[in-house]
Amino acid sequence: MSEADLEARSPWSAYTGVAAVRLAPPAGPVRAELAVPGSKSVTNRAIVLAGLAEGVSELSGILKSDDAWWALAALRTLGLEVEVAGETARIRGGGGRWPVREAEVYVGAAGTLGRFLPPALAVAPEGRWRVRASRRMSQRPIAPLVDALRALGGQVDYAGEEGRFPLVVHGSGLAGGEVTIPGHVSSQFTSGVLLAAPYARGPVTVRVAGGMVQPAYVQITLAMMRAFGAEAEADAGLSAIHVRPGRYRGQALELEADASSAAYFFALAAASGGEVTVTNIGSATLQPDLGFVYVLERMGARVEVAPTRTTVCGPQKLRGGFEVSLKAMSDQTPTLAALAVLADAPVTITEVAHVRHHESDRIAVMARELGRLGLRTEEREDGLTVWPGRPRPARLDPHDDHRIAMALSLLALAAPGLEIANPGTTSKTFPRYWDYLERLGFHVEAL
Ligand SMILES: O=C(O)C1=C[C@@H](OP(=O)(O)O)[C@@H](O)[C@H](O)C1
Ligand SMILES: C=C(OP(=O)(O)O)C(=O)O
Repeated sequence: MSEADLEARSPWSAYTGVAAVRLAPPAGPVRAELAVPGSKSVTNRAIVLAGLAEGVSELSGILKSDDAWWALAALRTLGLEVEVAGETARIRGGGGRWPVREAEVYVGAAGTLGRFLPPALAVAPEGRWRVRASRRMSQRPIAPLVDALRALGGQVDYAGEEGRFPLVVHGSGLAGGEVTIPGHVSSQFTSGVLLAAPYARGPVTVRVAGGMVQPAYVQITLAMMRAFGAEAEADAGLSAIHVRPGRYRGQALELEADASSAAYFFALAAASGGEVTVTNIGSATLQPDLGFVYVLERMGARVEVAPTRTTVCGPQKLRGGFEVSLKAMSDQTPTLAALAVLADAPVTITEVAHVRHHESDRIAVMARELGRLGLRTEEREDGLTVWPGRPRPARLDPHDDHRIAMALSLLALAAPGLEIANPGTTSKTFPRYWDYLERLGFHVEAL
């Protein structure tokens, strides 16, 4: 079993110290109406924006998970006043400066924070910070972000290995100008530069090279920047994005629920012939993973999407026999790979090469773990094919990747007794995931 990086866990983690969970499915189809926790992407953008803003922001409906904890902890380390009461965070922004001018800041395993914080530090007029990350985050790509900040006049150094965390970021301001950022590895480099861009001395133009994976996340960035008062324009294809100099102002915002977390429950409804309504996410969101319900529709599910509410009703048997690009919603790659096992024909997922750089190499790990269940897969550079089969119960290793753990758990529907090691790994975005499964009628035994 892979070792969990426990340093990246936070006071908002759950199931830490539990070696594995043994899962038994409910006796019948999964039927439920539930609300899911706040969006990781929206929460961590809101926290960084509130930190950069002038005045107080009140963010309600925050996600309380490791990724969000480390974002709030970073602001505290940098000297900002941060109070959390229930699911509301109150943050007094630094207005583009950070009161603590020298510190080590830890970003945990959060790709969002790891890619959004360095630009927010680089735009400050003074300071010097060492930015350190989890073991896995220190293997994930960061060079395109560092290159972009340097091109805009920022001063960022590698404290150790070239192209990896830890970084040393100097607060020396960004001049502004034009920069080209590769989009095929991660959309987060572009989002990170954009979030800080209003604080550059001159206008910033970001051009994206090589096509953008998951472009909806950049649209979320632009929408949230505007909500905090920035002026930003982009063409629909995001080939050129212009940001004017300006200042964010503190906001009172109600944050969205997490579409990626909701997808596991839609998948359970689809695979068990049940019905699940998630009462706090729908077509009003820009999060791409809500679109996963249309993949389920293709597999035979009936789907109803209202602005803030979504229902999925499963068919008797899931339909496979198709190929689908998940480039726009690649966090659902493990989910679909797991569901394919329960379909009536193979499913091929394409255009997700970049998920090899996520919390684990998600293509290789899904192929390996499904293989351990005795299932047939074929791995390609940019995706995989999964054949239907009868999974035999085994203890699976999520490789310290929250989405692999949650996706593999779906297979308990067909393999009672299935065990997922290191269940606390879901704490990155969904600490209470296993409690939700229990509410849906699963028996979850902590081992
Ligand atoms: O900006 C964001 O909030 C995210 C962007 C995506 O990352 P990549 O563009 O790196 O694939 C996505 O996978 C991640 O979960 C959240
Ligand atoms: C890729 C993911 O996270 P991160 O924000 O760390 O990139 C994810 O949540 O699936």
